[in-house]
Amino acid sequence: MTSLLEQIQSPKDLQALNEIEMTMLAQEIRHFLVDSISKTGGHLASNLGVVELTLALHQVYDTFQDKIVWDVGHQTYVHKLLTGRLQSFHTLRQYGGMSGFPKRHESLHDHFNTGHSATSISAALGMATARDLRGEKHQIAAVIGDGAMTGGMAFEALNHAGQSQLDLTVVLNDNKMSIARNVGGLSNYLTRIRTMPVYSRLKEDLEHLMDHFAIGKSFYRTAEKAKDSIKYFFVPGILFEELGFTYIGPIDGHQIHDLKEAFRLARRIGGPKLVHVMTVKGKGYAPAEKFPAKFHGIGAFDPKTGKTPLLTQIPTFSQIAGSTLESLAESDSRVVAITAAMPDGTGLTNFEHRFPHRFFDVGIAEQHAVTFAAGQAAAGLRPFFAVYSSFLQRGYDQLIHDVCLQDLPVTFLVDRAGLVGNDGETHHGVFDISCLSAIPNLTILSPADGTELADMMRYSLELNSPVLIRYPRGEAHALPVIREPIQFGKGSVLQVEGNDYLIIALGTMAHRAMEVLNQTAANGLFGQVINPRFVKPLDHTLLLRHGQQVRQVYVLEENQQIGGLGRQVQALYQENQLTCQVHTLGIPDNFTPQGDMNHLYQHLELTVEKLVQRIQKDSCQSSRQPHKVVSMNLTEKRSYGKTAN
Ligand SMILES: Cc1ncc(C[n+]2csc(CCOP(=O)(O)OP(=O)(O)O)c2C)c(N)n1
Ligand SMILES: CC(=O)[C@@H](O)[C@H](O)COP(=O)(O)O
Ligand SMILES: [Mg+2]
Repeated sequence: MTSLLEQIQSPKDLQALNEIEMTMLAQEIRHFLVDSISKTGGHLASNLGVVELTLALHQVYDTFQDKIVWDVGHQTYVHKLLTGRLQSFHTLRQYGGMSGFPKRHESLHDHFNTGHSATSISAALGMATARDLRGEKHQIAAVIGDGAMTGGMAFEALNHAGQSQLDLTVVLNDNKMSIARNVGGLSNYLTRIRTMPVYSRLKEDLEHLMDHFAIGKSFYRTAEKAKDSIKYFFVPGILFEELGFTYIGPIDGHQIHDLKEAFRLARRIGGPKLVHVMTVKGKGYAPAEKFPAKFHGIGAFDPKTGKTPLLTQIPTFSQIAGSTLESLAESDSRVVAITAAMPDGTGLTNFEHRFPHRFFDVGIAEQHAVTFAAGQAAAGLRPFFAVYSSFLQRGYDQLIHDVCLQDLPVTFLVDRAGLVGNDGETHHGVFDISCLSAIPNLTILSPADGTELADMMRYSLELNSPVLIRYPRGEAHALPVIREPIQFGKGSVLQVEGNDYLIIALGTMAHRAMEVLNQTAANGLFGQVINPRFVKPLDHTLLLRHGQQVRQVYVLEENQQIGGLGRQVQALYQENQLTCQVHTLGIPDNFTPQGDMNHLYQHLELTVEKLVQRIQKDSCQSSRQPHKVVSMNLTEKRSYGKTAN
């Protein structure tokens, strides 16, 4: 017998289901999600929490016409199942497979691509203006979590939407969780609303009245106004009401009937409305309900127990960043740590336990975090802001205007720099070098392994200016080399076997480069490998000295080629009239898709095998041409990166 889920080919098929069948379908979906994600990995807990919410949305809104914008989009698996993607679900987040986020090219029911937080209300409001200007008639809803609601953009959009009075529904999915426990005044406010049953009823009475008389919002507002000023203290959602929204809620987000009632009401009322829905993250799967942060984004696991395979003993870069910061905080009372809602991902959880007063989770508010750090630095602290590369994009102007222009000593621990794998193009951290290299006063470093990361973090305290250290997702394998201490603007020569070619390998690309060196040596081709350590300032002396010895130079980096390290090396060699050919082996001018790292390196032709082939081919070609060695003036001027007194 086919399951109910298998019978749903399109959201239209939901209309035939009664409430009991809908409840059965919810159960089937939960089983399916746990089973399927236990194999592929993915964002399990958030999706388990929105099963009924998504079912109710698809029964009330017709996404062939109406538009739903999902904030972040990590919670759209149920939506995907209901919109014809059951069969491809096993390819979730895989190379060439279904995305873990909404994608307009994937389905006509995905109305806006997301991945980063707090964009949904802005996008939905934009759509509402388009609808009205084009004379169209459809509903638009933004579904945003309480975590995403801590992002500044969400407030900017609420502010605009409230004033515009355009017809728009914001569904606030409140589960008291971001990835970690949600933080902030708004989160506290939402919790207070949850605990106001008497006044919720008062509000329900008003809604009932309105329903009964089938009259509009103006009556509803007048009725509300008739209540005396006590309402300012007691009517739930007054904050949103005062911004110009009609507040509906709080609604039990696991009761399909109640949800549908609320959405139907929202459809009928004009103007902006906010439906406040309370859900449980991980709902229906005990391990995920108990550990929602662990099951927020998880790899393969045992569905019976919720246990994940034992991890290797190799620490990740994030763990090393966290433990190094703890040791720096022990010896320097000025050191403080900041996260924008990513304490686990950036390795700061233990720091929080050990130094609760020196740890700041600001919510999903990267731009605020950057200026907040600037304020701390201006007032004598030494803040370390640990942030994923792609999320730091949110704080670009703040980095220039608030940190670097004032030359303030903030250290940015830029995690997930480079390709991140299955999250795909919204999350690859491949723009930071291109975006940030142009900013004066900023020193940019990239460690090849965990020891170098710790050294660089310690070193950043010696500088009295902004420092950014970029490192990738995952394990920090040790590079078996003799260590030199970090010196300002100095790279390090990892190996010289001959003059056939030079690889300048940024960060962990050094491992790959060393392997390439070994393999080409076995075929009689002998090269050199440099770890530049500093992207800014670049070690011109070292790079020129080695560049003039070879015909071919390969710059390996996990960053876009445009504006990347490779282009800087190219310019340096050109300015100094070196005759070597520079190959910039970064990421071409495309968005890199999702997939496991092996597939992605193959996609970008950055596997050891491909690199070896390429070097051998170039060598054959260039050996036919004479090689000129050019003499040059190696004087450099640097004025930033001043040492602290
Ligand atoms: C700009 C940005 N910063 C950080 C993140 C990482 N992130 C993804 S989901 C999430 C928590 C979202 O919480 P919420 O919106 O409440 O959704 P829930 O997972 O609770 O359903 C965070 C911090 C992100 N996607 N975008
Ligand atoms: C949806 C989102 O933005 C995060 O949950 C992200 O997927 C976390 O990535 P990591 O697994 O690299 O921490
Ligand atoms: Mg939440």
